[in-house]
Amino acid sequence: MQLKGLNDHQIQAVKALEGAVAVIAGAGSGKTRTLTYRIANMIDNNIFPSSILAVTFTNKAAREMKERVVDLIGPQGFAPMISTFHSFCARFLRDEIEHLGDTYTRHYLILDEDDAKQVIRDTVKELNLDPNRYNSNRLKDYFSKVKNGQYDSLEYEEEKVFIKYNEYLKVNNSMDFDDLLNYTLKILKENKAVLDMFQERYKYILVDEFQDTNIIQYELILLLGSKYKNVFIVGDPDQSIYGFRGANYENYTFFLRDFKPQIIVLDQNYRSSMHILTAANNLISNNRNRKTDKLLKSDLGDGPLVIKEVRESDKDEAYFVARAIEILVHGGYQFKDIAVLYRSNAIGRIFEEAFLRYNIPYIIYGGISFFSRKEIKDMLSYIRLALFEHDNISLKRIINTPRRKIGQTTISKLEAYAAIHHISMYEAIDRINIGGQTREALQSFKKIIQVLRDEITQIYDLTQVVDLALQLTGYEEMLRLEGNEGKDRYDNIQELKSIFYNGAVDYKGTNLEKIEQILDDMALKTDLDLEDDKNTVKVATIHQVKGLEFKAVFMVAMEETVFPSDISGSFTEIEEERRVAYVGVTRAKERLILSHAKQRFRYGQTQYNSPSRFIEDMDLEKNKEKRLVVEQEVAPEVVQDDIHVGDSVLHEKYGKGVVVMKNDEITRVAFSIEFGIKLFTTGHQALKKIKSEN
Ligand SMILES: Nc1ncnc2c1ncn2[C@@H]1O[C@H](COP(=O)(O)OP(=O)(O)OP(=O)(O)O)[C@@H](O)[C@H]1O
Ligand SMILES: [Mg+2]
Repeated sequence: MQLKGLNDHQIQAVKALEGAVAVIAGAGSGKTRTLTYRIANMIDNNIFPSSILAVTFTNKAAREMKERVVDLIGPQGFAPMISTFHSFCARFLRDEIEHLGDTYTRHYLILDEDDAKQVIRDTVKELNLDPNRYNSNRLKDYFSKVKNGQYDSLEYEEEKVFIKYNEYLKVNNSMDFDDLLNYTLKILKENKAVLDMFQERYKYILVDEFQDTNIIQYELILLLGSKYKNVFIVGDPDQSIYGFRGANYENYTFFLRDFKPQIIVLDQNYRSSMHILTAANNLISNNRNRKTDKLLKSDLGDGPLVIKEVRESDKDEAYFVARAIEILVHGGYQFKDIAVLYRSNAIGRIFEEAFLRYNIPYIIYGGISFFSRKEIKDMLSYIRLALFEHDNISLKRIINTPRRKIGQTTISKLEAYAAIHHISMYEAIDRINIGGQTREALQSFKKIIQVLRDEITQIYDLTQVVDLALQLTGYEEMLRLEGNEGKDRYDNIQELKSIFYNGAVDYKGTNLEKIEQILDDMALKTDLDLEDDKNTVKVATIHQVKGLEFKAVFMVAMEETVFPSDISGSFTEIEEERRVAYVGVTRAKERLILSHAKQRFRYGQTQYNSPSRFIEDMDLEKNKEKRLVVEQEVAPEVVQDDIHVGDSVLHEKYGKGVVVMKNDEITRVAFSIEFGIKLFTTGHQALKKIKSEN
């Protein structure tokens, strides 16, 4: 294989086929690229492709890596197992779960965060505890910490909830995300034969973003890799940002001890121009607790200066960003080249409002995720129940959606009956003693599920699963009666089809086997995996975009109490926040714009925050180009249709407007006060010129 596009150190890492290797290097130095090339090069050197296991942090990263390997060496690149820790474990458990010797079966259900919290809420209620005091968000977080070894004690009542929660999961053949890792580890630890088999299967292991592995994940790597010791890790201690979830930088020390790796350092940054890197270097040099004090350097030239912008209010800031994005786009950027990043989820909302006004296409991560929308979960619950009738959690979701006159009392009775007789709620429908109309309602529900199952096993085209679940269940009819909102929800459900379509291509086996894999994937997915190809601005927390890069990055709400967050007080916490900021800064390739507002509406009141200390840490003293982005309008250029600046136009929804600016790409139209100014791509069908009379 040609190793073009790699420097000497990278080549050294790529060529080290056997033995343990640690690549420790700063942001944008090509760690992920090196790891990807290494997989390709291994296969090129006749290492058996399916003996390679590569773990990454997000599904998106895994998919990109797969595509890259296939680009490099062709279809053989599909064979290695490239996935997240969670997907790997989910798959492992489908085959090996019987070794738990527990009640679990291979058709166990993966509960996402929302489902898990719902179970916690139900449990709190059942135990007659105060739901405010025993808040499900907080408890979920605690339970997670207990499960991944960060906490070892809970207070008395919490412990009771914890025990009951886990019992419920077990009885219902279901697991939360932490269980996936823990049970995998348990099986590998307790079953020599299984461990042997997997050590033989995956002789080569590669791990991206090693700095964010937690102790359980490290133990997995250790177990699987300890026989052949062909473990290749890449990481950057300065980007370790999951300490709050138990990611433990000590893992690196353990890795040195356990694997005695060859250490390769990369010091050339290929992502960012020099002004951005200087800001990043300055920023991180304020952390005292660092493993190295490496500086990033780049050959990409100085590039534009880093911009620092202050606005009166959070709203002004959002509008500043919207205008600046318009201008970048006029200047040749695409929306997808741009990211708006912040420290915590709640900040995103206000940008949404501004972007809607400015017609800026965006996708916001961490809002209501596509996969946690009610209509999506309902559809998936129908499909799951049709496949696995013992799935009580799915059954409870949809037994009365659309309404079938099956009330809460009936559902509780069913649940109790099922629990006492150790059968599923679905089976309980036939056996429980309920009369009259309710009995009929239950029977016709059961009939729906049966028909759905029969149909699913027979269809040829898996995307039909979605139509079947919509039509047979009365769900489509229900949405139709909901008017506009129903239409949106219907459209969301249609999006599911592409997922089933892709799954049908990716997986082998019977319909049922394929669908089960698809459902697993979906349970582990986030929005990041979804709107990939669309030309949209990404609006996200910094945590959500690690490993990614964008031409232009806005870091917004750079204010004390927001970033660093007011819940981080200790020295180590502040240093972790600074690493988060460092990850943000180093996502930018060409432009970095930092902004903050003097006033911000937060927690139901107006706050007055001073600029984040991290701005000062970046030492942007020499920066005089503050207003550059906003003021540098690009002059109107060639015209592609007969609409000109000053013309009146008509739009179906916004009514009459006047063209106020136009260039090759963008036509900007002022409509009535109600709608304001909107952007269109030049030549857009929706704009009709109103012919002037003279
Ligand atoms: N030798 C090289 N020549 C040219 N471009 C390179 C080289 N190595 C990496 N790149 C490019 O530099 C950018 C950063 O690479 P990559 O994402 O692999 O870095 P990283 O170290 O994984 O960053 P992070 O720490 O943010 O995960 C990518 O666009 C990549 O294609
Ligand atoms: Mg990377």
